[in-house]
Amino acid sequence: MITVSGLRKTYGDVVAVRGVDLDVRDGEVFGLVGPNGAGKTTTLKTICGLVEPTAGDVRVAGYDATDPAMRHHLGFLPEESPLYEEMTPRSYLRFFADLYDVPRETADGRIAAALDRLDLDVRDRPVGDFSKGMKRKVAIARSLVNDPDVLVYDEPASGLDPVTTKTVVDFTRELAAEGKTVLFSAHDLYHVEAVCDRIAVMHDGRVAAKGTLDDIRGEYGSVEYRVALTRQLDGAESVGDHYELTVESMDKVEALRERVQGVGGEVVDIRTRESSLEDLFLAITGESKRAAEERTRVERGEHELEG
Ligand SMILES: Nc1ncnc2c1ncn2[C@@H]1O[C@H](COP(=O)(O)OP(=O)(O)OP(=O)(O)O)[C@@H](O)[C@H]1O
Repeated sequence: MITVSGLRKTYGDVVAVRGVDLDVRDGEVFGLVGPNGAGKTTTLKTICGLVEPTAGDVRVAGYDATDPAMRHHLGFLPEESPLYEEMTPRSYLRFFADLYDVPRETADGRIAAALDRLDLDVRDRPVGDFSKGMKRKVAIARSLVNDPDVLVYDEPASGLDPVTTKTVVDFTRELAAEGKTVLFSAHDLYHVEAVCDRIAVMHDGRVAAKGTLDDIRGEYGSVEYRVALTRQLDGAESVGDHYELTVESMDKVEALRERVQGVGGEVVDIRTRESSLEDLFLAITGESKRAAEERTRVERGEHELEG
């Protein structure tokens, strides 16, 4: 549904995106995560046809992203969504539906359905009086007035309270279940973990890792084993009536078992702990940062000098 190949975008001397490839499939929720300045917003805006690529190819729903006909298949939620403050949600959303030539009756049905599902009851007061969460809901409803196949949401849940965040995150999942393709960027990794089929981790204008969370865990993650023992061993922590130690492999668990049996004890419990998305994110961006530093050194010719 969305394919991005060799995307590069520069602003003068600033390289915002330096060679990104993405492939977002029909009906999936795809998360773009990465630290500030990684190039997420630039990538999303290029996909929406709002920023022209310096190089590379971007296709959405079978159209080149710069083709105006593509807009009919797309709903975009920008990171900051300034609304017309004096308009009510209903008049504001009707205004956008008119821009897409959606017949009034169809538009009113879609607007009411979206606001119902987002739990926004206040529809006839000026948007300027609304809280941040209510405004975000209106902006999300706006992304749906043309009934698009593809939704591109830039930080949809950032800065919202937990209840509104949950509404927005659950709604995103429902949209995908109804067959829409959702690409979104996020800082809060917990939401990404809860809602995404696949993710791409961006760093320094590149995709540093991509796949399902399980794929990424397999590549960058680690498992730790927390072992409970009946006898004290060097380094073990006393916990209630037993002792605990953390090791990084099953071989080490077996070595502990032999040691504790040697002093007349036994292993009574083993619990595993997988890397959280937070751990993975730090591992990936740390590795990507080292690779970027290495590239810079090579570009500066330090590599040859050292050799
Ligand atoms: N219009 C612009 N002019 C100049 N530089 C820009 C412009 N837009 C983005 N950049 C730069 O490109 C880089 C990538 O920015 P981008 O906004 O795409 O990152 P991001 O991952 O979305 O970050 P954030 O999470 O902070 O929004 C940054 O260094 C940014 O300063």
